[in-house]
Amino acid sequence: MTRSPILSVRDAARHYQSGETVIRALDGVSFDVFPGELVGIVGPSGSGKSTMLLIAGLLELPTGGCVAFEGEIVSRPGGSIAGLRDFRRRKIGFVFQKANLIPFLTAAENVALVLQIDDVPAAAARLHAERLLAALGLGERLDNRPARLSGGEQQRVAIARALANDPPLLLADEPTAALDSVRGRQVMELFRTIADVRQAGIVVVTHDNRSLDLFDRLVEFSDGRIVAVTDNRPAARPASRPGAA
Ligand SMILES: Nc1ncnc2c1ncn2[C@@H]1O[C@H](COP(=O)(O)OP(=O)(O)OP(=O)(O)O)[C@@H](O)[C@H]1O
Repeated sequence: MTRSPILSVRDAARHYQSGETVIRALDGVSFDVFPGELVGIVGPSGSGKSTMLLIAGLLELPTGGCVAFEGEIVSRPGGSIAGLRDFRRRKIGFVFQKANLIPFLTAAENVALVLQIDDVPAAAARLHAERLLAALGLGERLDNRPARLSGGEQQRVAIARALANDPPLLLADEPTAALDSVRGRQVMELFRTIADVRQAGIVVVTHDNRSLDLFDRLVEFSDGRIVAVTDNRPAARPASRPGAA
């Protein structure tokens, strides 16, 4: 691949001091994410996957190494997390295990809110939210509040919200953990389509090995380190891809 990476994590470490002991949650991790790539982070509980997402997502600073976006180092030890807030909002969309939608807002309002916070006028934000939700198969659910949506639908609204300002990088921490296998598969196929169509780089931490075929690359963690990287590009995947998002 000749394009340059969206995200480069270089020799990143995150050590926590716990009394006399140092917990090496992340211990010298390097990898890149390119536009259009869907990268899976796998590994046993406690291996550092969530910590890696916090560091890559600029929610925590590394205690060693650095994180670069589009070739520019943005996060390193001693930096300022507060100073990264605006950059993070523009460049990274987050999806978590729970959709965490605002319960008294409709699906469209939940998505539009992100844009309005970014000073997009209400009518334009609403239109963009409607289009995005329709593209994610929720055109009939625009005015439903979260309680009237299934878990899979709620998660799709959360994905729409994460995509609303078109970030080049999407980070997801176990986004299918609360879903049954059919809905979990649908959500993972949606990530695949978003990577293909929008050319976003997507990193998904997952314990769900039923959708591993959709990933371009699987990065396996153990004890805060990368112990294996499996290239899983198209030849290994079924030829048919889901439709456009
Ligand atoms: N804030 C913290 N303070 C101290 N130790 C921490 C902190 N955050 C994480 N750890 C430790 O770092 C290690 C890695 O944790 P992390 O949550 O990144 O693992 P994980 O692979 O995401 O696990 P799981 O699959 O269970 O979510 C664990 O031993 C954890 O207890």
